[in-house]
Amino acid sequence: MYKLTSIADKVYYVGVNDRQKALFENLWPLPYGVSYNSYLIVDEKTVLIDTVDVCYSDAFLRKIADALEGKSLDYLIVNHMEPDHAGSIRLLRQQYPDVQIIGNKTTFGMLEGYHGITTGLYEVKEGDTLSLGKRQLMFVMAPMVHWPEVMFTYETTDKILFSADAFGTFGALSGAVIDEDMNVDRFWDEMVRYYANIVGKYGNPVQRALKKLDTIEVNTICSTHGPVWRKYKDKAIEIYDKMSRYEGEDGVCIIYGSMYGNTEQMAEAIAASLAENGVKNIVMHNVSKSHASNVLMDVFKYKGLIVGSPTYSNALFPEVDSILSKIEIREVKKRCFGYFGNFTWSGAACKRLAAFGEKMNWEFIGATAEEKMSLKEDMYEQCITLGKAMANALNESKQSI
Ligand SMILES: Cc1cc2nc3c(=O)[nH]c(=O)nc-3n(C[C@H](O)[C@H](O)[C@H](O)COP(=O)(O)O)c2cc1C
Repeated sequence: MYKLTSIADKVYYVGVNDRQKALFENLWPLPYGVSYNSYLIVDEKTVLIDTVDVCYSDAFLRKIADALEGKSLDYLIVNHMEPDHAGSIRLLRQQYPDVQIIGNKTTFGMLEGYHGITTGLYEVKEGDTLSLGKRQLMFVMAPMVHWPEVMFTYETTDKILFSADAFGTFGALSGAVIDEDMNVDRFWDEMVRYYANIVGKYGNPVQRALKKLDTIEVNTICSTHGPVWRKYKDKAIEIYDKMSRYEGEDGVCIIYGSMYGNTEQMAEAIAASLAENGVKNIVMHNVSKSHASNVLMDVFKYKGLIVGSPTYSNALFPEVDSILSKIEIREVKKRCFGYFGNFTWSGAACKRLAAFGEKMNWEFIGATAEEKMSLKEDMYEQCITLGKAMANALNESKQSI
């Protein structure tokens, strides 16, 4: 019944789209939905690579049965045990009791923990190969991208990399599956947002995985979320490379909290000064309104970061504190950092922001502004100086590249 997209001869896309879930991981908004990608190779042996969220197992199992055309399923490769991909394993085993499950040692501990499955396992290690008949698979371990058991599966004939969550994006697939068959424009920001929200902490493991890929020729990347990358595979790799090295683009993300508008006025003055001094990419996030998911995306995107907060109960404004903790967890590096604040009787916000920048080992741009109550002329000028200092710091960092 299903017209399945072929990635290569008898390599089928059998994934599903989720346009129902509001929040991925019950945390991150999904305005364009998300896809759970799974792939089936039909050769002398048949092999499925990853499954889908259990909520979509019915359509998923029907697609697999269609593609198999009465053949049995010999292998399931589990590249990643996170439940959005491993959720249908138990049901798949019920449908295909003889399927051998391929994974590494760490995979199998999780397989038992989540699904109680301890039999019919086929353990693989770095560089192991598996012949399917005409096609051959090779296994590449990619631990902590972004779970410990993660591995990639490489098909050697058509040079297809099944990359688990690496190179994945938010956003459901609207009809087409392969990048060359669709307009991919809106997926790039969704890739950065996915990376910043989900993978962000694990820059070093991503770099280690990318180094391994240097030695393998890849024509097509089949991730577990978003488009299959072929035409734009180099761009997808470049984005992952840049983000995992925490290389921000030329631009500034201003994050601020404000109850009564005084801190906000300072943010506006700083932004105007940045623009006046030639900075083209400026994004402003009022933390009480912008979702942390989008704020993190822009923190990963841009080299410049300016944070402003009122003093609140002798501490930072709670929502500013909350976003800073999310940035800290992701160990964001190499930012040009500025800060500003507002208070009424005893300022604490700027001290806290300064300490945060030091803890993160960021480059302080050398100017700050802290106002007592409403914004007055001298502190307005200080905001202008702060914007200029950031513009200069960005110019210097461009020259040092
Ligand atoms: C609940 C609450 C707690 C506050 N705590 C402090 C404080 O500990 N120290 C201080 O100097 N000002 C404190 N303030 C005053 C604010 O920092 C001040 O009103 C500031 O101008 C608010 O900036 P905004 O206009 O951007 O919201 C507090 C205000 C509120 C509403």
